[in-house]
Amino acid sequence: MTISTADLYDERGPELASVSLQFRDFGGHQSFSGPARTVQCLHDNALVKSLLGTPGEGAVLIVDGGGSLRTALMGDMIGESAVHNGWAGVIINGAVRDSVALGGLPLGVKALGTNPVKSAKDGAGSVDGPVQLGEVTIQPGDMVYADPDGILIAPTP
Ligand SMILES: O=C([O-])CC(=O)C(=O)O
Repeated sequence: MTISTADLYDERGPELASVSLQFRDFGGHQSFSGPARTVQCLHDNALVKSLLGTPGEGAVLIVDGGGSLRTALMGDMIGESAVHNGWAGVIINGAVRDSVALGGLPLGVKALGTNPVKSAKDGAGSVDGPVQLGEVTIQPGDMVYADPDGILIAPTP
């Protein structure tokens, strides 16, 4: 089923939070949805890599990279691992690299931009805490609906 966030908003607007930060689509899937998992990290993508190497069961990983574009938090290898492990998508408040290859993967990928510089691999950061995308707070388990118009979050009741 292809998500239309505009139609969803018309049906369920009051229950949904819309992320007004502007992301670009880099993945082969531009419409995707699933329950949120979260990572918070800055210039270090070891936690992103390890989480996307575990079963995603259709989840969308929200990565709070502090909005920094100084290093890429995901590239095509991590993207391929996410596909193999059944993740629906990855939304990164930060940068990706290998953007052309990411476009060939059956995965939703939204990020602010690109940078060929890789991230550290020390494991700094945290997994499955609340993260903030602009004015919207996302908790693990919240439903995420994304398409080229934006990102809607339905909090878990
Ligand atoms: O390993 C990294 O830091 C990101 C990357 O290049 C990839 O996923 O291919």
